Amino acid sequence: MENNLPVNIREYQELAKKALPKMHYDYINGGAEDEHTLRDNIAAYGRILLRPRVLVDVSNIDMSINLLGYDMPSPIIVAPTGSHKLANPEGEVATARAAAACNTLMVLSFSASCKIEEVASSCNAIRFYQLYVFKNRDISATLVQRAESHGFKAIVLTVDTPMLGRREADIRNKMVAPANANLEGLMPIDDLDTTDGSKLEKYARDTLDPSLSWKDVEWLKSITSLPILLKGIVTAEDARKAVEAGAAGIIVSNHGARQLDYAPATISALEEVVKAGAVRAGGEGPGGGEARDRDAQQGAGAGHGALRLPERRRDHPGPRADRGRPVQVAALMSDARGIRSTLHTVKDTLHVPTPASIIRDAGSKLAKDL
Ligand SMILES: Cc1cc2nc3c(=O)[nH]c(=O)nc-3n(C[C@H](O)[C@H](O)[C@H](O)COP(=O)(O)O)c2cc1C
Repeated sequence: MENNLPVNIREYQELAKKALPKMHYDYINGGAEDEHTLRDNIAAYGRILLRPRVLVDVSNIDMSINLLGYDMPSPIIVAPTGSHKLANPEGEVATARAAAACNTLMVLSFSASCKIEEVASSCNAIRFYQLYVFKNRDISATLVQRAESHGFKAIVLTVDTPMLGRREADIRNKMVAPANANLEGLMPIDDLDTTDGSKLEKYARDTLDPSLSWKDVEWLKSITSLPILLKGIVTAEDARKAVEAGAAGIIVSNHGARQLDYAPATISALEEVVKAGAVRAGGEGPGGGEARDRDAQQGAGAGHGALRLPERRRDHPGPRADRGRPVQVAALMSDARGIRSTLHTVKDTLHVPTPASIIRDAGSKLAKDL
């Protein structure tokens, strides 16, 4: 049965396009406005070439990393993406089981379709919890406390979403915000009526706190003892501020090009952030609309500690325009096999030609070669 699985992420993405309702496929694959950054997230990887060095002993390839004190066999972790039940009836529980089976880490999205408690009890994957800050701070605080008391190991504060990016496909499709299971009992979750446009956008406008600023990192520190990572940083200036604010790590990210169009491709921003001296152990690198499984390898060379699972997109104009978000498209398999196989595929691609020493020193040595 395993043999019948798609062999690369592109094939999962093709299956997803056939299987998902257009509204949901577009939601997963779309970017903001002209989708310039969406395309550049892919194209930028094409500008990074690998310099193969030969006659190096590759009999013992060790890709393991330690992230915030947690050992993992490879630098691939699962990024937070909302609403996994759009692709799989088990939702984030399936994703968490797949992450556990691959001994990797999963970041559970604030916009998850499964409850924090369900995901926590479903498996022993290392879990971080991703946070959006609501106008009603009590709601966000309650969720942080629930995550902390259910064994989540860090809070990932997404800092690039004071309001939702203008995702035109969602507006056209009148995208309905899928119910956020974790808000049950905290606020009405089904009553999100609008007459026009993206209901997701309206929901975000009603709930997200657009006044969120650096001082709120202090607020977050005051309500949790967990380490805090800031996700969505693409400039040296903000990387330095994040360090000053006491972040335990930075996630270099343009949110899969779903927020600010014409922002730099995530992989292009990485060097600047690394040079700011901010990304060290605990810092996390981009997944960033990556064009192919191998992009994990190119990213590793560009100097970061961990790779969130890349995206890929195909039916877009422009160079090698693959579309899709691998975990969610792979979640279409009826159990966690698709996600597991996707994680393995990316890992295998990273594994093949890269000597252990290069992978291990990815943060510094190989960056110079690139
Ligand atoms: C369908 C979808 C939903 C997403 N939902 C979230 C979310 O709820 N929270 C979040 O912080 N990021 C979310 N993201 C962004 C991803 O975590 C990740 O940043 C992106 O897919 C990879 O691009 P990057 O390398 O620029 O980060 C979502 C991305 C996609 C494709």
